[in-house]
Amino acid sequence: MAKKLHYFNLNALGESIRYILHYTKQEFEDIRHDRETWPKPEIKENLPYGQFPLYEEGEKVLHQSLAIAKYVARNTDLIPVDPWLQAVAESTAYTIYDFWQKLMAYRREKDPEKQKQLKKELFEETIDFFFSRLEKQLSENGGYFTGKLSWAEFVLCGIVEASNLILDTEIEKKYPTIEAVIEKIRNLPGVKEYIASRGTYVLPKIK
Ligand SMILES: N[C@@H](CCC(=O)N[C@@H](CS)C(=O)NCC(=O)O)C(=O)O
Repeated sequence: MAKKLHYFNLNALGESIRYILHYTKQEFEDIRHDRETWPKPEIKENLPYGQFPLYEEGEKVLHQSLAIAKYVARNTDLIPVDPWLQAVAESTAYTIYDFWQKLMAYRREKDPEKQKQLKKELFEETIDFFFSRLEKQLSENGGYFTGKLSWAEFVLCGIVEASNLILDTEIEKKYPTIEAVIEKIRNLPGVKEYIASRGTYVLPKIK
């Protein structure tokens, strides 16, 4: 069945899905929409909730990036066998997205003074709040959130890369276990070749 992933030509919420699809050697059409010319009403109005990413399999469509990431990881070793560990992987992915929401609040803030304050909070509190805990979870479980590589580490990698682009930083540098697992994902077969072939991402303007 034909698989298609629609997202912007950007890392953010789509890249972990692309990484999982490449690592698990699933053929898919990587459809990239232009963020700079978005919104295109003729496309947006036909999306279930007006947003990307959107995943198609034959006639079926799925939205919500975490649901898509988990779905494309099914039937692979990226889903823990143990139901408890499946839930731990999922709760970790939601936690990583809690951080992303805080980052988005900063990115979308239109008032320059408020945005400056939000950036200060991110660098002085929020980043360390989340990433020191994620680091601890990884280091207590052999370098992975659930004891072995799962889809949650792919979500981490996608969000860290996108956050670095937004904040012009390298969050992982202060967290050695996070840095190691990101490096591991970036060098996985399929992912490594994809990264080498993709272009460089440029941060779109906020409208
Ligand atoms: N909770 C959704 C959020 C999706 C979302 O925020 N998509 C953004 C891009 S990252 C989007 O499509 N923005 C364009 C718009 O809203 O028109 C998910 O995880 O998939």
